[in-house]
Amino acid sequence: MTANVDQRETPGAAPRPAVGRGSVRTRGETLQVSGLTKSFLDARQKTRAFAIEDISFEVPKGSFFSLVGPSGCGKTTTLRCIAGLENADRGEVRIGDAVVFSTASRRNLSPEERPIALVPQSYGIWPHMSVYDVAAFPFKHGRFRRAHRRGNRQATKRRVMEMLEVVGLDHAATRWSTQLSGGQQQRLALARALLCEPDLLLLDEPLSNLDAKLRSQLRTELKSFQQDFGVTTLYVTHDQSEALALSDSLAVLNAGRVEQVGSPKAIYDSPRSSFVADFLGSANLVPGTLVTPFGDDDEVHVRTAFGVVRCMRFRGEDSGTDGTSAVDGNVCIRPEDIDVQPATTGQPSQPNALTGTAVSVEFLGHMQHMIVDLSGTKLHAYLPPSTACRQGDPVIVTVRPDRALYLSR
Ligand SMILES: Nc1ncnc2c1ncn2[C@@H]1O[C@H](COP(=O)(O)OP(=O)(O)OP(=O)(O)O)[C@@H](O)[C@H]1O
Repeated sequence: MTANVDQRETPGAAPRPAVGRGSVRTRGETLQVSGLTKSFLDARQKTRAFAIEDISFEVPKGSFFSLVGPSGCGKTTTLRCIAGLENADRGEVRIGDAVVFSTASRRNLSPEERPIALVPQSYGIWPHMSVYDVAAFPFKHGRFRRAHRRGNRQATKRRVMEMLEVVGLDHAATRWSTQLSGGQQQRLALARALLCEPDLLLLDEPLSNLDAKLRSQLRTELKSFQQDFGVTTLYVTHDQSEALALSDSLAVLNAGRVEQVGSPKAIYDSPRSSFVADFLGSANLVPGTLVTPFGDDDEVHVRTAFGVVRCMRFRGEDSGTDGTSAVDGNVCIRPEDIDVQPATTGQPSQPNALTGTAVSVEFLGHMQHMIVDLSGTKLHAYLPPSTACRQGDPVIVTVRPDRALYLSR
């Protein structure tokens, strides 16, 4: 895909022109999705299966929101229902003050009538057109068609060329679109979408066809375009690091349902369930049984295979409810929240200090990745490069009670 990578795609290349709005204006409106449900007929079993069920979330005006989750959890179906490419069975979609879909009021605007631009996974770049013609497509075939026909060709040309300059493709305007590299095609698709001046930009895994290096560079560019144009953006990805890096807020989907909504930091620090903890970032999930609540209400005692651990119950920013009240759950410990020191004489006295063995030590330059064995349970720890433990050493492992979380399985 990226054989023709040009200078602009090389980290450290000559600076690009400053991104500017030019004459393109996007308003950016709030998106509200309520109770969206969609089932498909399983032809073989002759039954209907839910692709998404009761999906609700809000994307504030001008913000970047991601739908993230494993393959088949319903991300694309949600996006297509919002775009009007699928008819939901139930629910409502509102963009700003406009209801574009509602089963209650029997309203269902066609995709063309919705103030939306969609960049699909394949970019939707047509091979028989020049780069300029692809970017100018909304003016010839979209909502701006009449203005274009009224003799506004000079203004149209100026806007298209300004946008191509913003995405670094003005020099390639006369080339065939197929002569562009993968990264350039992605930028062209984005330019065409922004020229629609949408209230809502929908992006369906737009970086997934690119190699890792280019993906990371383009995600930074994508975020800066989004901020510069102030367009409300809904981004679909199965890549948790992309969702964490780009989003103002995100929804984690699991089997067609919203598992948790919040800012990347809030969800990372306080996952509601073991699924969310495991999907976003790395987590040690240690099976345990609730013993008794300890001290203040938020702290509990959990019996695990390596002893009793003091940890917190889940307290989300969006509700005061516990992640679980079940007796059997998991203790979630992020690898960076574990401290490992060489074992010294005597038993450690701090809470959650346990003796174990370093079974694997990898030096990664900026950190050490260590696996420690605690009575048969293996925990992953990310430690400062200076940590002085070698493979086979006896160690003391410490986890602060406020950095361990008791979650549903
Ligand atoms: N047209 C369809 N007919 C039947 N089932 C469908 C159809 N579209 C989606 N599904 C089913 O709905 C569920 C959700 O699919 P969807 O494509 O929304 O998931 P996704 O999270 O976007 O997955 P991926 O990351 O793999 O693209 C899946 O079980 C899928 O098989």
